[in-house]
Amino acid sequence: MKVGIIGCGAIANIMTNFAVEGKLGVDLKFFYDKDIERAENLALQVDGTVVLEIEDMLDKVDLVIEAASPHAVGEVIPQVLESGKNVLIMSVGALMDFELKDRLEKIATSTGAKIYAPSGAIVGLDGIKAASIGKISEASLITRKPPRSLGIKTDGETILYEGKASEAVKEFPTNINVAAALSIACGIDIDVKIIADPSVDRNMHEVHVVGDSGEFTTITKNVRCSMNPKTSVLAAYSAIKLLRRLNENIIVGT
Ligand SMILES: NC(=O)C1=CN([C@@H]2O[C@H](COP(=O)(O)OP(=O)(O)OC[C@H]3O[C@@H](n4cnc5c(N)ncnc54)[C@H](O)[C@@H]3O)[C@@H](O)[C@H]2O)C=CC1
Ligand SMILES: O=C([O-])CC(=O)C(=O)O
Repeated sequence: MKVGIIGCGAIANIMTNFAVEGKLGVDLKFFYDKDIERAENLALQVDGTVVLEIEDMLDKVDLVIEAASPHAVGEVIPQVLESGKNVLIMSVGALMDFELKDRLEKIATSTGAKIYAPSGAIVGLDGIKAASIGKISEASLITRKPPRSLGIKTDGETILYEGKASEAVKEFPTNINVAAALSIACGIDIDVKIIADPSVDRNMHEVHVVGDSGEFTTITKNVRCSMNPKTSVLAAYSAIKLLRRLNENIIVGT
């Protein structure tokens, strides 16, 4: 399967390293970034091609990975889906704009394209998807990151946000995509708290869900990407696992 990527930052770097080792599960060949040097650096590593416009890769790929920004989802994903190509979206926060989500779903339905959104930087999405078959009555996320990950300086623990996921993704568009994935999986606008905590060196996400099937809490303590401390390594790995799964014959996990 031939693949192109939009956004050549931290996540794309990890994916490209796997591609270099032949461990990505797909053939990563096309690179697009508004910063062309970033695209060139990655393309060089896999003998790939830099494109200056998205359409330049569309007739040559089966799937396009978005690893750029929530804004990029509205900007470029409609045309990818219109061409009938599948997409893997990392900036899931963009899908909390329900008009955009509906529009993308309608295009995908009409062209037969698929929209994949990996679990990203959290664990427990499998259980939540199962629980959503019944009724989920409560779902919350507490995200705790080192202040540097959140782009601030503080000496003490500071609550930066408390409210619904739909607002969190607007205020912290590149830090809380996980809240969108959880909300979409639960089918409710979940409760979110974002804390800057100088005493931690991991990006941490605590998820609590209550439903008619029971109750569970998951805690993820993520190693941060060296290239972008906002982003957890697990987010890139979740996308790589999803890509590999496209070719697997036995699927374990919901
Ligand atoms: N689903 C999840 O759990 C997670 C999602 N993310 C999201 O994934 C995306 C990528 O993350 P990183 O690789 O850490 O970001 P990054 O900031 O390291 O790299 C993003 C790259 O995309 C490029 N870019 C941004 N907007 C663009 C556009 N409109 N067109 C073309 N290129 C564009 C930038 O120049 C940069 O090179 C971000 O939106 C981030 O918030 C990050 C972590 C977890
Ligand atoms: O990588 C993480 O820990 C979470 C993150 O930035 C996001 O959800 O946007």
